[in-house]
Amino acid sequence: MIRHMYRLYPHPGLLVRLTVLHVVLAVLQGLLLGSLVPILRALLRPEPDFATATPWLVAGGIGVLVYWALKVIATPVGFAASMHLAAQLRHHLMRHVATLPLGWFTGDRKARLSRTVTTSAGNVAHLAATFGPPAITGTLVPITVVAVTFVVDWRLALVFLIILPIAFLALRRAGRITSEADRELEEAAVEIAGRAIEFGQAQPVLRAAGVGATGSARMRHALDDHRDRYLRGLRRSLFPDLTYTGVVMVGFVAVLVFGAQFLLNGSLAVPDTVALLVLAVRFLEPLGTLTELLGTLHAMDNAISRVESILHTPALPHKKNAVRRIEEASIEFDDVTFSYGDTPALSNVSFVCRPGTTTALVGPSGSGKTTVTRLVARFFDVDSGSVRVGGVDVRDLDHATLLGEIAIVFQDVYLFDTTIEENLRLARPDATREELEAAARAARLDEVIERLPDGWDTQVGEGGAQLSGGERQRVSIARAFLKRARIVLLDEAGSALDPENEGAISEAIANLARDPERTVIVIAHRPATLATADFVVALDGGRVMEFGSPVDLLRTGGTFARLHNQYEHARSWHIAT
Ligand SMILES: Nc1ncnc2c1ncn2[C@@H]1O[C@H](COP(=O)(O)OP(=O)(O)OP(=O)(O)O)[C@@H](O)[C@H]1O
Repeated sequence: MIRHMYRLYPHPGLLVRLTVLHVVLAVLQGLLLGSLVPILRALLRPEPDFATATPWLVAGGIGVLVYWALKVIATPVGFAASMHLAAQLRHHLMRHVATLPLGWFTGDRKARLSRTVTTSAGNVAHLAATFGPPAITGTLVPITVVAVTFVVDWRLALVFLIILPIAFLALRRAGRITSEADRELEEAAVEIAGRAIEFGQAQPVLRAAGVGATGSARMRHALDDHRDRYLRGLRRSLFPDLTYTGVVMVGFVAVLVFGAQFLLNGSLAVPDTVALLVLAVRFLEPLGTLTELLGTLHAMDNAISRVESILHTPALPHKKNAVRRIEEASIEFDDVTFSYGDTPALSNVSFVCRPGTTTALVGPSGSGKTTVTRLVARFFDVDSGSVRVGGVDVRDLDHATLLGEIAIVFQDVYLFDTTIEENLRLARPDATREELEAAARAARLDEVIERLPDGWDTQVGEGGAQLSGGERQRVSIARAFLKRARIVLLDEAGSALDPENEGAISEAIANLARDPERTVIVIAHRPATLATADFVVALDGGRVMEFGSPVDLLRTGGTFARLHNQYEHARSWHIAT
């Protein structure tokens, strides 16, 4: 565990100093107790021998002073170290997470990441600095006491030596059970975190069903499961904990019985007996505290495993001599096959998108449209075949270069809780006012900004809540203009937009496509977008069923013509008033 903990920290120097400090404290404590023996031998006699006792008393006094001085500085040093180590670990984690493939960030993993960065990283650092030291003391003091006892009376040292492994065996068993219980509890806590996020997001649906406060069965189930696992863990660890405490108590009684026996038969002097009893107390007391620490130490071990499991997630493979520039922004799928684990998503997909063109992806739900856009941005690597951008396999392209070329406009755009201007500037922090305004005009965002009370300085709220879905998409399209992205991957809003937003977004997409250097791929849900696309890729079951211009495909009357008719049909519906 200690080795694992050290490996987590890029700069473990602080941890090394802290550990050394506590090792010194533990050994010093054992030796100070040992110095009682010559002192008591010299003083507990009819005529005390002060000449022999004085050097030991002086050495013991200095030792006590040093011990307390170190003890006093150890506490603040421990807390400061805990803060530094937590910050160091969190930075380390975030740096690593930033290198993971974007496809890694599923809902469950985001919940796990959030708990690991906040709770687990904090615990690992806090425990290392505050619970590690008593654990060192609890182990090293009894070992030092045994060594000192050997010098005084080998028979009682043997009694200690017999107790020690039995106590550690009992402790290990209790530890294993506590650790399993803690792991189960953490799984349940992650489940609660995930369900809590879901519960928040699903509030509109739950409230519409009239069950906003109590409605999530999954949430209730997660809470009940957490409680059950906690109680089960308590019940399971009760017996091993009692066994360990029993071993320590029996050990103490054994030392008393043997000590009294040796005293009565005259093989142990009174001063030695008194000193050995003090040593016995200091031998058994830290062992007793170990069981209390045990749960915490195992929680620490599990927290270390959780941090490690994220740190060991392989980063996106990165080539040393990766290509850092592409001439043009063409996109080519060459016999691409891809699965999410066991779920096949794309099979032998091939098509080409040239700069200056817009390609619409159409197909029924689950046909693989989103996956195509994810593979262009290298959220995942393909199983076979190749995705090329500007003629270069995306695996050979520097990832930052690739993402620098791409703007992604999701269906549900996330905006940061700041002003519209700051949200746009994310795409290019040094953009001039003219550039910002030109991007807003091209995305038809200018008219939205004019309507807002504080114009460019309007706060958009958490996630962009002050704006409608269509308006948020316009912000995202404006970012694509500002970034001068040569590739735009756009997932048109599937749900109905009001006519104003629908018209504005169609025009914004047409504006994007006007740049002869830009390649646009749009997951199209509206006939207007399909009509303006240069090419259509019709997918079904992860395969390309048709590829060609919309006019040609309508004429051939295949998958695309069928979908187009469905879209048109859906559009002609209206609610009678
Ligand atoms: N993260 C994921 N993990 C596992 N399977 C996934 C994941 N994302 C998509 N899939 C599966 O891959 C297949 C293709 O999904 P994809 O999202 O690409 O389809 P789509 O055409 O975009 O669907 P929709 O129009 O409903 O968004 C589906 O069977 C889907 O269930």
